[in-house]
Amino acid sequence: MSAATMIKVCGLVDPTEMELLGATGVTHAGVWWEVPGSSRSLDTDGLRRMAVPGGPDGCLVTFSADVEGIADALAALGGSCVQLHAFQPPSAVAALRRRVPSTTRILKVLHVDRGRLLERPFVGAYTRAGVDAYVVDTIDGGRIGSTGVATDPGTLLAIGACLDRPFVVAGGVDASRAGELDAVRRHPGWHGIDVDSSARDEHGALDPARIDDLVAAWGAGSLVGAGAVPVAEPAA
Ligand SMILES: O=C(O)c1ccccc1NCC(=O)[C@H](O)[C@H](O)COP(=O)(O)O
Repeated sequence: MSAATMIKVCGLVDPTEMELLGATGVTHAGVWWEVPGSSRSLDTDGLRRMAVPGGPDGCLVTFSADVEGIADALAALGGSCVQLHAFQPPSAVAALRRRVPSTTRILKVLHVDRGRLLERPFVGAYTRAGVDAYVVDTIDGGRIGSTGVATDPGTLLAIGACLDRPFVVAGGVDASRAGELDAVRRHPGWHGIDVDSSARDEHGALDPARIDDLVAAWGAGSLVGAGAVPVAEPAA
């Protein structure tokens, strides 16, 4: 069981970025694979280069539903979790659960479009399929991922109430929002944040000062009594 708050920074492409994050309180690095059209999406050799000693845990972020491909990519990255970021169905989650080691955590992204949780009817099926935690992220027009668009606290609380696994909040999260989301952070399902835009400078490079601010605002100990319920053990 792990009750640690997840502080995940997404879209890393270079081993030096893993080293940079290793010197912060960031717990997970999102590394993209099979994200069509993205210059940050790595091939297998690129994933292998990201396995840096002392770096944060690697999290494979993908649009793919190819279970064999995901298992191979995860092995190349040496990551502890996989984030299914597209609209992969519960059957793909179940197949992945059977295929990867029981210690691998499966995160399923749930998409919020103008306040509406698109996968609401399928949450039960995803949980039964073996999701360990959800990532609640925003859609902006046709854009999925790294939108920089925030979901309001009331909507997040309503979403948290219908989830039966821990949840990570993504979409427009920055250091300044920790206070605004205080009630969400006290929800028993609270499990942390997933960030891209606000961890970067105006040129798109990871910004150590901004990352330090994020960790100080959201990291373990930043809120006494924060939720962080134990993450469910994957089914054997
Ligand atoms: O950023 C993308 O284009 C992207 C594409 C495909 C899969 C995931 C992608 N981003 C992933 C993330 O998990 C981001 O951290 C998350 O969407 C939050 O982004 P931001 O609102 O910029 O903090």
